[in-house]
Amino acid sequence: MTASPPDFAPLRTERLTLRPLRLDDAPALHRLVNDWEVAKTLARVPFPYPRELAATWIAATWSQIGAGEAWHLAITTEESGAEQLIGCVGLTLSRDRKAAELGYWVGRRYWGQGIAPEAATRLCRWALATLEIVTIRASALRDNPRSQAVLRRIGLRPAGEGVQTFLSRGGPMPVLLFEGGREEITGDAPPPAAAEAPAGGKPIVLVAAVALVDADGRVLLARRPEGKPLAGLWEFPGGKVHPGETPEAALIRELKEELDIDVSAACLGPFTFASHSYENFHLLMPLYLCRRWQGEVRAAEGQALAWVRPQKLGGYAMPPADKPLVAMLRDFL
Ligand SMILES: Nc1nc2c([nH]c(=O)n2[C@@H]2O[C@H](COP(=O)(O)OP(=O)(O)OP(=O)(O)O)[C@@H](O)[C@H]2O)c(=O)[nH]1
Repeated sequence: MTASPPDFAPLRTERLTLRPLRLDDAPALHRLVNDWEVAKTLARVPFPYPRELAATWIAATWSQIGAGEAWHLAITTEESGAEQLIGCVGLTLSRDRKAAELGYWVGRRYWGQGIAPEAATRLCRWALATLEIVTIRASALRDNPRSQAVLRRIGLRPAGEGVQTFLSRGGPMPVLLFEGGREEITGDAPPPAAAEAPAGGKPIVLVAAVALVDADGRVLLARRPEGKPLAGLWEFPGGKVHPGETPEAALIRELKEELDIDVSAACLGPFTFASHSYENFHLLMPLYLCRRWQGEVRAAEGQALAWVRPQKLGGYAMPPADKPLVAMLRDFL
C-alpha cells in the first residue's frame, strides 16, 4: 500500500478544494461519516463506522490514485482561516476504463448549500478532460430524493433502476441509476464567435486547422484542455480566424502559440474542410496539411499531444465536425 499522499494537483472551485486525503483527516472524516443520516445513504460505508477504518481507507485511496483506478478526494473549505474537511467525492473507473462511477457524501452540518453538486461537477469536468472516459454513472437510493436531485443538477439523466447492497443497511436496497456524458455534464455548446448571425440563422465561425504530418506519416492531435468547450476531445491544432486575418495567418499564429513552431504559408497545403452545425454556431473549418515546420513541437499551453498513425485516428474521441476529415485523411495518407 502507498505510504504517502499521491501527487495530485488540487482541484478548486469558488468555495471548495478537492485534494487527496491525508492521514490527519482521519478524525474529522470519522466524525462526519459516522452519522446515521450520512451513512444510511452510502453503499460502501458500514455503520457504526470503525475508527481505524478511516486511516485504512485513506491509504487505500492513495494506492488507487497512484494506480489510476479511482480518485477519491477530500472536499475541504476555509472556515475562519482554517481548512475544514466537509466531505468526500470520488470517481472509480470501470474495467474497460470508458466509464466512471461517481460517489460523494457531505457532512450533515454542510447540507443544503450546494456543496455536493459543486464538488461533483468539478471532479467530473476534470475527469472528462483528463481521462479517456466517455460516460459517468451514479446511483441514488430510491428513498433519497436529495441525492437524486444532486445527480440531476450535475447533468446526469435517469438510466433505469437497480438493486445494490448497502453495508450501512445490511442488505440489498432499490436504487435509481443515472448517467451522462460530456455534453450533459459540461453543458457543452461551444460559444459563437466574431461573425454576425445571418438573419434567422446561426453565426458562421471560421476556424483554421492543420494536420501536421511527421516523417513517419503520423498526424498530430491536441487535446482540448479543461475549461474550454468540448474539453477532453482530441482535435487538429488551430483556432478561430480573427477579424482581418487570413486563415493561413491565423494558423501560423496559433501554431506558434500552441506548439511553439514556425510554419510558412507556403508549407500549408489546402486539404479539405469541415462544415458542421453545432447547437449555437455553424463551424466552417479549412483543414490544411503540413509536413514542414521549424522548431520542435511542444505543448506550449500544457495541452496533451499525440502523434497518431492514420489508421489509429478512429480511436481518439474528436469533435463531431472532424469525423469526415478523419476518414479523408486515412484514405489520403
Ligand atoms: N482547432 C480545432 N477546432 C475544432 C476542431 N474541430 C472542431 O469542431 N473545432 C471547433 O472549432 C472551434 C475552435 O475554437 P477554439 O476555442 O479552439 O479557438 P481558439 O483557440 O481561437 O479559442 P479561444 O479564442 O476560445 O481561446 C471550437 O468550437 C472547436 O470545438 C479541430 O479539429 N481543431
